[in-house]
Amino acid sequence: MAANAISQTFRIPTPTSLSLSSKLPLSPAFSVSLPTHRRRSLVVYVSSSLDAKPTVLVAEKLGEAGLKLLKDFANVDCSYNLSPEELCTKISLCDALIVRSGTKVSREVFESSGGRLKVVGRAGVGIDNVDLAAATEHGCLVVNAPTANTVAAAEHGIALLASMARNVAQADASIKAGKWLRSKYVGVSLVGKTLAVMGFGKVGTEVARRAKGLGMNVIAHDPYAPADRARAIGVELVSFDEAIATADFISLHMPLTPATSKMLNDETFAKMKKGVRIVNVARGGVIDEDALVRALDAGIVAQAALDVFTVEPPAEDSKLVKHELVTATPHLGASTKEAQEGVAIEIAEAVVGALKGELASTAVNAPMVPSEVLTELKPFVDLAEKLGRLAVQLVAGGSGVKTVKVTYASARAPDDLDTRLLRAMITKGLIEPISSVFVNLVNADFTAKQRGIRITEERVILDGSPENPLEFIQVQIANVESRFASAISDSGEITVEGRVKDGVPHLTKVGSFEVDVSLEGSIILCRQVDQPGMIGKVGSILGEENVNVSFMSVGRIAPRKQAVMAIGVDDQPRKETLKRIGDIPAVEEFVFLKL
Ligand SMILES: NC(=O)c1ccc[n+]([C@@H]2O[C@H](COP(=O)([O-])OP(=O)(O)OC[C@H]3O[C@@H](n4cnc5c(N)ncnc54)[C@H](O)[C@@H]3O)[C@@H](O)[C@H]2O)c1
Ligand SMILES: O=C(O)[C@H](O)COP(=O)(O)O
Repeated sequence: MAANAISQTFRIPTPTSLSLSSKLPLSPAFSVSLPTHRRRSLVVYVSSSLDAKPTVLVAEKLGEAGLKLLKDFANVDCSYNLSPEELCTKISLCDALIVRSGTKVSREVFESSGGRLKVVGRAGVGIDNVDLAAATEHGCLVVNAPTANTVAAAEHGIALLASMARNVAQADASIKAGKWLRSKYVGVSLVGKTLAVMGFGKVGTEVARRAKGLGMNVIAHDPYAPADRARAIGVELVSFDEAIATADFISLHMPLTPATSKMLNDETFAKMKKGVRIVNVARGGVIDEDALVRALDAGIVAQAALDVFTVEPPAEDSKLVKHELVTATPHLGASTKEAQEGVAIEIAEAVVGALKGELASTAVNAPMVPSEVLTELKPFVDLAEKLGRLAVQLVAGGSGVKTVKVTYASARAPDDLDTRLLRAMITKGLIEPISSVFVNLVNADFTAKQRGIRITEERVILDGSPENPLEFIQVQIANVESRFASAISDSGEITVEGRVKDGVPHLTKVGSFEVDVSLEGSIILCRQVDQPGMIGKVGSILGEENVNVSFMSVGRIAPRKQAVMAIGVDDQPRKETLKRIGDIPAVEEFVFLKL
């Protein structure tokens, strides 16, 4: 997101005292001190041992192997052919939803879920039936199964190409009607003809390979495909206009997006070679269907073979489907036994993984963070959230958090440190203590933007060993007043800084004061005039009040001058206890911060 750009880098020497375990186990649950109903995982909902099994609603038929994987982990409700209203009613009881292309997962579905729906699994590739913006706004992860039906779709594309060219469907219908029309169904040959593959992704590439095997001359148009991948299989990438003007056959393989919607229309049909033949196993919406009927009637398009339609199923009296020159199938591209078993397993694994709190490798609306990176970053993820929680609690009421600067100090090169997860967790820490929304990797940037919080990231590149991902993280909130004046650094921002020591997050700086307190339990920060006996006084008050102290550290500017004492406590002190600390004559200010 533009608001969250890395702004600058500079180099300072590495302190020698860093120790960090880079191979900590990845805990699935990532709980914060919130009431149970708001306890969330790192990424999505995780059912803890205290919670019931999650519930997965499977709204369209799914292969048995996938269902088994789901049932081993969750309660599975297979309810097919739900009306939009029935889906909205059911969804509030579900943690995950699995669909194919036949179910619209609209904004209303996310709104009706009441925050419980955490994963939508699309058992297939196209996610144009899922309102991704609404999913992201609701913190709901969307995963798909992008690979298992590629070959099936490509084979169906080739089947349509060949059967269209040889009038197989029309001839079959006529022979079944008792006719024997040999001269009517003379076809055209494929060999030596030019095929334009529009969208040179997974399916497009497989179609191209197969078409080359049939002796066709294959060109492709895809603004985002690398030319060397095309060249490697003997395909030339060309412009859109060149592709449609040169081709004898056009096969569509791009996703349906605002940019591809109706990309074949009256204007583009007019630029095509007269007598062109079109195959569509991508999405109906990439063709203006009324314009296609006109182009067929005008003889610009000789034939079309369509597996997909703008509205599915199309109207019974659809002129396009009924057109003599059209071969139609009811969205069968992915419908082979093999593909459906593969898709079911692929989506079940993705959904179960997401429910366990793992980062999905097929996430559509969240960054994909490889598991080894996640393992390495885990203690820093913890630190990031805690620094966010501390920083926001230091803001004086009514100040309004708008500008947050995060500094990551690391010996790693900027492109060797993925900070999206850390930024998301800082955002979670900043927002959750002051609102009722929950924040995760999916909706963190969106939620920050929505609340008008601008988060900028800066990298400090350290000399030294890049073995450890990070040396420290600093979170600063600008243009606010603080409940604890000493938290304002010399440069005028609320500043907290932390490091990971022996795998445990530590607060190492508050304002301009160096401290060292382990970020477990809660923290009392006290500013006092540095003098003998202060630690003892505060310690004995807490002892008398049965508050267990886990850590204590004093940061001071100079002996006998102002100092900040950071005290880690396991239990929340009573108000009276805090008042007794505040009443110690040398204490100038203090604050209690919950982690
Ligand atoms: N009929 C079926 O049952 C069936 C089965 C599988 C896939 N599909 C559909 O096929 C399409 C392709 O699937 P995939 O798995 O190959 O996806 P993919 O993401 O691997 O490939 C899509 C390609 O389209 C390209 N593209 C994007 N915008 C484009 C544009 N404006 N012009 C040209 N190319 C553009 C992308 O760069 C990408 O290379 C999707 O629409 C998918 O939903 C249909
Ligand atoms: O995008 C896809 O994966 C295909 O269109 C398959 O859709 P389906 O799962 O509804 O068959």
